[in-house]
Amino acid sequence: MPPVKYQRGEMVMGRWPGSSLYYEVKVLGFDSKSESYTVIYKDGTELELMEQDIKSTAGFLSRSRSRSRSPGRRRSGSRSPSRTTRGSSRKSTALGAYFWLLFLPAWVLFMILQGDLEDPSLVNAPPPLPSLDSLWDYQSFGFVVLWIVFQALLYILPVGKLSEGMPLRTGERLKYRTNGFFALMVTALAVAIAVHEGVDLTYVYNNFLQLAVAAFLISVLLSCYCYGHSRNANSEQLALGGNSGNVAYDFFKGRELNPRIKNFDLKFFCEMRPGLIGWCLINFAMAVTEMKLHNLDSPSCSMILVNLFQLLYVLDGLWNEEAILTTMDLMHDGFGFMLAFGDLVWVPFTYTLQAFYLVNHPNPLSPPAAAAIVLLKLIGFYIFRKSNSEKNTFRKNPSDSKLSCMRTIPTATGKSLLTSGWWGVVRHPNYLGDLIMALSWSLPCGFSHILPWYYMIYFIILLVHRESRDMSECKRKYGSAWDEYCQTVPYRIIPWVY
Ligand SMILES: NC(=O)C1=CN([C@@H]2O[C@H](COP(=O)(O)OP(=O)(O)OC[C@H]3O[C@@H](n4cnc5c(N)ncnc54)[C@H](OP(=O)(O)O)[C@@H]3O)[C@@H](O)[C@H]2O)C=CC1
Ligand SMILES: CC(C)CCC[C@@H](C)[C@H]1CC=C2C3=C(CC[C@@]21C)[C@@]1(C)CC[C@H](O)C[C@@H]1CC3
Repeated sequence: MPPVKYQRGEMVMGRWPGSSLYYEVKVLGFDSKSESYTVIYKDGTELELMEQDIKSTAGFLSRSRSRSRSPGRRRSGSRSPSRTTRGSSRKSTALGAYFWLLFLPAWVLFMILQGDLEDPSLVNAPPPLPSLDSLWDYQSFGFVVLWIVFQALLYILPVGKLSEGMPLRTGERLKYRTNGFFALMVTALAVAIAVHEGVDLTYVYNNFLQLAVAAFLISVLLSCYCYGHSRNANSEQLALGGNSGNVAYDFFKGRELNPRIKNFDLKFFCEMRPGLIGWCLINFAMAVTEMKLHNLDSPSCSMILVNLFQLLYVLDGLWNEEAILTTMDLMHDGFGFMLAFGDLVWVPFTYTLQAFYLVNHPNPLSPPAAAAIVLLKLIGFYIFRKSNSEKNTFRKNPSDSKLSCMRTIPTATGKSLLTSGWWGVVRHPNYLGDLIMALSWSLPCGFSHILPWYYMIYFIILLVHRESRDMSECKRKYGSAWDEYCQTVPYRIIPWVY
């Protein structure tokens, strides 16, 4: 048994689980079975920490700096905190990973095939499977590669701000080129020129499945690359959740937090560029196809609303690109199949299903109905933007004069929690706004089929799951202060309902 490094009663620096921040803690004891220390924080929170999450107070600063550069850093094979605690549940997490690895691509295939049917109900029996031959198309693959390369070139252009990410466990802050809005503008110009030169965007509609398959293959290759890349990462570069030792699970969740090729950040790029901008391009292509197929002078009102609403969402995301650096995905999640597939396939090929559906299933809207839907979208957008901005401004500068009248709860980490404004209404007002917007994206498609409502259903599940994941993270981070926040703000997403 290794000797116990820190003694009972000793004051040391302990890392808050799930964060890169260290606080002074007192060692209460050591459990040789789990090889963990029980420590107590100044606010009275007691936690179990592994040795690598503890540093001696004296050498804390110098050590954290030198360790990040030391050639003798622990390799990925070393035991991580998550590894020791997950042993018993490894089998079920591996089964879960196999399930998702198979289910997610199959589900996308199913929905795209449904979209082509006259009666595209999600509760229908699966349509006949197309032949393997018809799924693969060199040209589609080439277009997807070209698209990603084009977006990558725009990303590396030295245009726009270099923003700093949140501090990593080493204390280091990575730099990100936040020029997404510029990339969208250049792309729009390039698409306009291409259309003017005779490029036929109906290709996207006619080869939707082949394009999705191409994007899927690229996401698999990318995930394999990231998995291989993570074998050379040291323990501080690994995400806490994707390092279980089970290949399927780690491949799915992603082992490395920020895989990079030089300064090119794969996770940030994939989350913000090819999929998100591709979503707008595909929507636009669906509007063009609708006009051509039905000999219209302009797209239908429903198609225009879906296009404009979702474009506004993407524009907003890219305009506020820096704010992405504080999201859960960027701060805590590894980059593996789940995010690579989510960014490159799920977003562009399922978030566009409403526009895809409308091409062959027109849904005329009366002016009052259209006006009501626009109003709903604006309400949702207002809540989403206001609440996200409140939190981002507060996190960037808690003493910002715009927030001087806000009530807050201090926490032991030094950060506070907002308890007035939107964050005093529910614990996730940004999710509330996002859900209202999702509703306004489905409404223009009417109620005849469930397919255009798929996004709404999926989004409720995603956000409820995300909310509970964030709850446990915050509980671990903020301890008793989080309990107080939950008492002050009892509802999670929808006031008086949930
Ligand atoms: N369209 C899509 O597919 C998706 C969209 N989204 C959207 O992306 C955005 C980001 O979402 P996500 O990363 O999940 O989560 P949030 O942006 O809501 O971030 C949650 C974090 O906010 C901080 N926080 C929580 N409560 C408070 C408070 N009272 N005061 C101050 N800070 C607080 C905590 O972090 P800390 O204290 O450490 O700062 C918490 O971990 C959301 O608007 C969401 O709707 C998300 C997923 C999918
Ligand atoms: C494949 C899985 C079932 C789910 C994958 C989830 C991902 C598609 C989403 C996880 C978090 C996301 C965020 C966004 C897009 C979807 C994913 C990648 C935004 C970038 C959308 C625009 C917003 O302004 C910010 C969002 C951050 C989170």
